[in-house]
Amino acid sequence: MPGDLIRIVSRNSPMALAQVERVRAELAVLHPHVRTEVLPVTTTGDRWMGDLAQVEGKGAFTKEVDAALLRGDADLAVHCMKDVPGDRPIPAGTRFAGYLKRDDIRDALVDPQGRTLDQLPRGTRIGTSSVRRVAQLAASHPHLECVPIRGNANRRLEKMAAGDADALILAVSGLERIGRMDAVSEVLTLETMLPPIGAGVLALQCREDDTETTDVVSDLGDPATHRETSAERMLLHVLQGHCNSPIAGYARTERSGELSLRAAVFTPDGKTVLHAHEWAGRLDPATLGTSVAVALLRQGARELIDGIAH
Ligand SMILES: NCc1[nH]cc(CCC(=O)O)c1CC(=O)O
Repeated sequence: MPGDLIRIVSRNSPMALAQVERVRAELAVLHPHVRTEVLPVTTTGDRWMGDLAQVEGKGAFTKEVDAALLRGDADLAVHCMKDVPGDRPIPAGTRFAGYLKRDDIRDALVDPQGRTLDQLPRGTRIGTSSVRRVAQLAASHPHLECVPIRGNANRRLEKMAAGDADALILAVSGLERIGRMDAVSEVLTLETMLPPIGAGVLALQCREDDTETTDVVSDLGDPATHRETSAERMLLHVLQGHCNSPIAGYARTERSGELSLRAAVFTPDGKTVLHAHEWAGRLDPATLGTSVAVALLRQGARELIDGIAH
């Protein structure tokens, strides 16, 4: 690869393309001589509108992007960390060169009538296919009904407008990226809706042997986001969470600089919630992730995770 051109591969959804624009803008500041090209690809996850578990789970959003990187059609892949499978290693021959500074990690309610979650009447149909969101809504608002909805965020907003759902739960960061914060009726607290592992984190993935691109893009990496992501990903790895796992959790860099990791595992009906929260102290981020995962396993997390078909 000539050192002055970086070809970036990404999903072709409006959200993914906005993510690439952020990478290009940050690169333009730090490395103004580097030119970029964008290679948008459609993934299985974008095409398939059924249950994700039937198309190899979350890898459905990353497989084609990874393949283009490994083939050498592109030099850099930009992934939502939340969509990168946690129960298997990242594709051999690739590595993460860095993680951009984390965006908002919270979920939001999108209600066309502008109500909050507490104001929604019994039977309101909330469009979400996420077991994590379904379980937490069942726990806090059992009188609401969740209906499956798939497609990228723009498509979900269209489907809601067409009557497929009365309201949606979507990530704040995603809505910011597609310029639709106007649709948000309530940003949910972390108490109501604990975010998924990797929420709001964009990962920069390179070929392992491409030290040139790795060196350039690693300058975009944010150290605090890296620590938080390391802790969260190790938690997911130890729990062997799959695409259909009701696992939530987030690591936070406290004002003291110390890392803390909070996580929960649910049954889909929200009736059982396992919870753990630990501070790193002298532990490195990955060991903190392991420790919190073990704390959840001691409470029976394995049975909850394996109890769900995937
Ligand atoms: N499942 C799709 C997806 N992957 C990442 C985000 C949000 C952005 C992020 O957390 O990086 C979204 C949309 C959503 O869940 O509302």
